[in-house]
Parts: sequence; C-alpha cells; structure tokens
Amino acid sequence: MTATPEVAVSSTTPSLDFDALVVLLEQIFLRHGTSADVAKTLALNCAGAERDGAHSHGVFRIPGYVSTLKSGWVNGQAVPVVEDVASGFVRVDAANGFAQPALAAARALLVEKARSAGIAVLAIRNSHHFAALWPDVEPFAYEGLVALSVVNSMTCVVPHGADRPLFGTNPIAFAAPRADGEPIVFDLATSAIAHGDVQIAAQKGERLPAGMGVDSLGQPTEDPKAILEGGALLPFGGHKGSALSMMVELLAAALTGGNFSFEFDWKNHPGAKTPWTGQLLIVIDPSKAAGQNFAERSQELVRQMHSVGLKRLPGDRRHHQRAQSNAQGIQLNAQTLANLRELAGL
Ligand SMILES: NC(=O)C1=CN([C@@H]2O[C@H](COP(=O)(O)OP(=O)(O)OC[C@H]3O[C@@H](n4cnc5c(N)ncnc54)[C@H](OP(=O)(O)O)[C@@H]3O)[C@@H](O)[C@H]2O)C=CC1
Ligand SMILES: O=C(O)C1=NCCCC1
Repeated sequence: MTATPEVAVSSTTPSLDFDALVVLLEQIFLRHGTSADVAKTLALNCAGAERDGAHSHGVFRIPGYVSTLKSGWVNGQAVPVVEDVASGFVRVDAANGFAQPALAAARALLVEKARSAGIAVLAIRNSHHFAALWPDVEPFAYEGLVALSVVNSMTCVVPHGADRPLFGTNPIAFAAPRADGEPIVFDLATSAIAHGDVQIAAQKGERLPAGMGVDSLGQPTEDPKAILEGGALLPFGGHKGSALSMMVELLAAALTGGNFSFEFDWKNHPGAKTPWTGQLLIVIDPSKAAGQNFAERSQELVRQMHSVGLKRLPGDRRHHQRAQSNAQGIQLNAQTLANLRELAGL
C-alpha cells in the first residue's frame, strides 16, 4: 500500500463557492497535462465531493492525482472508445485514462438503451477511478432512473478467513428516485473503512476504531500508520462484506475486462497513486418494471422507515452539507487552499 502525502491540515478556514473551486481544480488538472474535457470532469467530481463533505475523495486527493499524472501512470489526454455491443450493453475502453470521462462519453448511449430496453449495462475497462462513486450514480436518479455501480481498487483488504490482502476497498453505489425529496443514494466501501479515511487519520495523528485493520504481522491495530505501512484493511461485516468485495472484483474487473485489484503492479512506477482497474454500471428504467409508480413506492418505503424512528437516510448528511456549502461556501483550511493554488501555478 502507498501512503500519499496529501494536502496538509491547519486551523483557519477560508471558504470558496462551488464554481470557484471547480475553476481552481480545473487549472490544476490542466497544468498537469490533462485535456480540457478531462480537467472539467474531474474538477466537477472532486469539488462536488468536497462540497458534500465527502472529504476522503475531495481536495485531499488532488496531490495524488497530480503525482499520478506527473508519473505518466495515467493518460490525462486519453480519448475513451465507446463500443455499442448489444441492445442493453455498452463497453468503453478508457484507454488508460480516468473512469469519469469514460462514463461521460458513454452516458447518452447508456440512457437511450436503458429507456428503450428497460435496462442497460456499462462496462468500463482500462480505467482509473480515484474518486467517490456516488457522483456516478446520483445524476441517473434525478432523471428518474435507478443506477447501481461497482468499481474495484488496489489490493489492501484481507478477504475474510485469509491472512494476506487481496481485494481492493471496492465500493458499491446505488441511486433511486423518490417522489418527494432527494433521490435515495448510498455509496460505501466494502472495507471496514475507506483507504482515504485511514490516510486522513494518519495525517491528523488520530487512532481508528477497533476492527478496521491489521498491522504487518496480521495483528489487529487501531494505528492508521501501521495499516498503511505494511498492514491491511479488513472487509466490513466479516464474511458478508468479503463476499460483496469478491462480487465487485468479478463485476468491475472480470466482467469488464479490467484488472483485478491484485493484477496491476505500480511498484516500479514512482508517484503512481490511482488504481488501474474497471467499473460496471447498471441502469434501470423503472417505468418498464412493476407497472406502479416507482418513485411513489420508494417514497412509501422512506415514509415507513421514518415511521419506525429512522432519523437519517444514507445521503441525508451529504445533502445537508451540500445545502450548507451552497449557502456559506465550501470551507477549506488556509494551508490546503494555499497548496491548491500553488499546484494551479497561482
Ligand atoms: N474509487 C474507489 O476505488 C473507492 C472509492 N471509495 C469512496 O469512499 C467513499 C467513502 O466510503 P465509506 O467510508 O464506506 O462511506 P461511509 O461509511 O462514510 O458511508 C457509507 C454510506 O452510508 C451512509 N451512512 C453513513 N453513516 C450513516 C448513518 N449513521 N445512517 C445512515 N446512513 C449512513 C452514507 O451516507 P452519507 O454520505 O449521507 O453520510 C453513505 O451513503 C465513498 O464515496 C466511496 O465511493 C471507497 C473505496 C474505493
Ligand atoms: O479510499 C479508498 O479506499 C480509495 N479511494 C480511491 C481509490 C483507491 C482506494
């Protein structure tokens, strides 16, 4: 596992509005060799994560992107090749570029197929996903569609019952429309904690809760540095999370033609931080399904969940944070902002 020297932490908190952050991040990507389209796509993604308080995949990731681009591990100018393979299936060769521009290139065709066939699958290979996954699914739900996506990452998780790491942190994200309110969205790593959160805890000198990972001797540890330096993460929920992580490897890599988390080898590529793997997206048009209004039915489920005392749905925290960021600006500490401006050449 690689420990990334990400943006430093300090106490004062200037704020930026969303558009200003997007422009700043775009400048960084452009300055480090991406095409204008790739810069825009990545900047929107990363600024969106920061705005929504998804800090493990917000601006914290920028030095990792820069280092990867500088190293030549990823092609920031890649032009994805979209293949229309069947009535319900689209494939994309991301051409060793980032996954988000590959999704953007195939999106219109995917939606057209989902609306005509009721369901469509997008298989992206030869791609680097270094971001939160919810931005890939949430927009479909705003269009009345249901979306599920999986992506595999780099080997750092010990399968349940094994003694060495093999799986990635392999997230699963889901989005569904509902009649009254924001779409229902969840996005979770299949590891007990995301690798990015371990890096942030190590930076801040914080301990982790018990049960997240093991040290280089395979012993349980709450020290994030011990996990990053020769140790590994555990799946969430024991054998259950481990099975889901295995499923992600199969869907995101075996099915797409991408690398398994253990297959690419960046050891001899100094500066590489992004996993070179695959992503699968399934989009369903619910109007072709049960014959009932899906959004009303999902609203009913939410109503019932609230009626039994549920206070927080997945996504509620993000939307609360989004509203706050939109009203007050996105809070960044002064050192982080200075680092970003320097990377942008300002
Ligand atoms: N690109 C890659 O290869 C990888 C990316 N990641 C990304 O890391 C990010 C963080 O993952 P992870 O740490 O597992 O996420 P969290 O454990 O923070 O959250 C997982 C999901 O559960 C929801 N949630 C959290 N707490 C509660 C609660 N108390 N009640 C109800 N819902 C709750 C969250 O909603 P809310 O957001 O509203 O808090 C979110 O949808 C994800 O965006 C993931 O895509 C992870 C691994 C690899
Ligand atoms: O936080 C994580 O876990 C990861 N995020 C980006 C890609 C590598 C794993």
